[in-house]
Amino acid sequence: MREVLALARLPRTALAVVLGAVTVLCGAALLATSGALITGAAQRPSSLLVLMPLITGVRLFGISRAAVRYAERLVTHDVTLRLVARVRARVLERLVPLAPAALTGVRGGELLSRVRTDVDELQGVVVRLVAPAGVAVLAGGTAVTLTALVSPVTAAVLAVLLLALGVLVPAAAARAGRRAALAAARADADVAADTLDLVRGLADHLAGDGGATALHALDGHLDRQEAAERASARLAAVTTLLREGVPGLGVVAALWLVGSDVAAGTTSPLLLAACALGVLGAFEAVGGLGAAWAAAGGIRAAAGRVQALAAQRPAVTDPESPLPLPLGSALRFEDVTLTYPGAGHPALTGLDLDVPEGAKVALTGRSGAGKSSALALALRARDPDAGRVTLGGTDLRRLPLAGVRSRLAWSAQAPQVLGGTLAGNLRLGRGDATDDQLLAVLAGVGLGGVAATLGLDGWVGEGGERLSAGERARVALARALLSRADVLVLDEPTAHLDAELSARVLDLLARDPRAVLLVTHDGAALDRRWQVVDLDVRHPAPARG
Ligand SMILES: Nc1ncnc2c1ncn2[C@@H]1O[C@H](COP(=O)(O)OP(=O)(O)OP(=O)(O)O)[C@@H](O)[C@H]1O
Repeated sequence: MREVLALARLPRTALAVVLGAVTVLCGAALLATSGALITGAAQRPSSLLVLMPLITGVRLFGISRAAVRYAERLVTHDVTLRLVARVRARVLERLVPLAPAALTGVRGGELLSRVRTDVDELQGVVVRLVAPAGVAVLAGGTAVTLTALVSPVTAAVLAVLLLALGVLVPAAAARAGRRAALAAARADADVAADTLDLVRGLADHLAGDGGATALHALDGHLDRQEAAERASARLAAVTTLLREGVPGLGVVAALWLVGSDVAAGTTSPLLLAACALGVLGAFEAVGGLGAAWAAAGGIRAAAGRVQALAAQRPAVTDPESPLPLPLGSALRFEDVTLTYPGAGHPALTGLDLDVPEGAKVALTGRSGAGKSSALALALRARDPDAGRVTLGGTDLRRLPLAGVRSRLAWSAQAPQVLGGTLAGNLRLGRGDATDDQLLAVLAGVGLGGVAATLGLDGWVGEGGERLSAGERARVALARALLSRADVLVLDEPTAHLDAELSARVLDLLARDPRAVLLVTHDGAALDRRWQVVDLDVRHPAPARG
């Protein structure tokens, strides 16, 4: 929460609070001058010398209240929108290094909810919490100070009532509201469950005691439900009564206290009406605190959830003093072992593998043999528990992460095609690729027909849904082929393709001058140009039972 507040720029937030307080004070001043004007006009003979400044005051406060409120809304929205942008960017900055390894335990829906709903909730921190609290302190304090100039005792009463209405009533209402909501939720759940049981087992109930026991139990839950609803309604009524009644108490106190001074001849009668109505207007200062108390819990909880996610440690981090990227790009696994957190057995044990520059290496093996895990280590999505993976002879852990990933192009087992154009998806591989280059690579992977019908600027649908699974896989492959990487790391690039297309793609890859490390289940489709590494031979299946 503190971090979110730090992202809201202080000067603008302070301006929003000041403008909010001025709006409230203009409203109170409008009421006060109007009261004084009516009293002055009723006096005989009325003095124009007294009435003119009051008339001017009414006009001034009436117009400025609207103008300042407008400015306050502009500034508050500006602060909020800037805050949303900053919070979103900060959360995503923290999430990106976690992907993919440290996010595997988080369900996608939960992640989306944290990034969207929770971050949206956090945007309310200024408008729903900071601004109402600041306005209450600033406008309430000023109103009490101004009242003290007329009647210190009235000012003291006003201060106590503002505190009661701004702090005690909302805090007590929020507490009692939580209890009532919990009781109502429990009773609702019991009523729903009992009703369902009764309907489902109607025949059994009728055959037993005619349903009397079940109906008796349901009656009990219905009574509890009604009691909970009554409690909520009572609470709402009491809160409304206090919200409306406390300002009335303030007005009565002002009339009584200032009235005594007027009767004693120590205060002008004009000030009696001004003070009483000014006190009434001052209660607007704490008007936003009820909602602020109610919102505080949700905002705090959202901040906690986002914080917990952002506090996760990335599986891999940049080295403190990275070495320069090596000139060579030979990949080498040296006695590599990897065990996933919480897994019963290692995914890879003592793997030695060489992928010299330009080599074509295919990993095969049963499902779960560790093929994708080996690729994850090559891409440094994870680090090995023992042994090392080197690029051009240097341990990947000593190299800058972004540098390593710029040297390797990746196509996943379930590749992501984004909701955008065909060209946009391909240019993720190489931002400056020309249309001719895109068309050439598409033709190479057998997508010339798709390029002709859809067009480079054609919309591929949400998640590429306008393409078949095999076409999506080839878009991802084309993206990798377009990149300037030295090593292509491909997880089952031919999985969805028929034999003819598969042979064509494998031939294309075999002719590529760059090194290719791929995973396949179809070792038989590979010709002599490929070095086949069977992980089953190197890593026999763990003993069962
Ligand atoms: N994120 C993970 N957390 C825990 N265990 C994992 C994780 N990813 C993979 N594993 C486990 O590691 C082992 C190797 O998985 P991997 O995905 O590397 O196998 P694979 O050979 O690529 O399998 P497939 O051919 O089915 O894709 C499996 O036992 C798998 O259950």
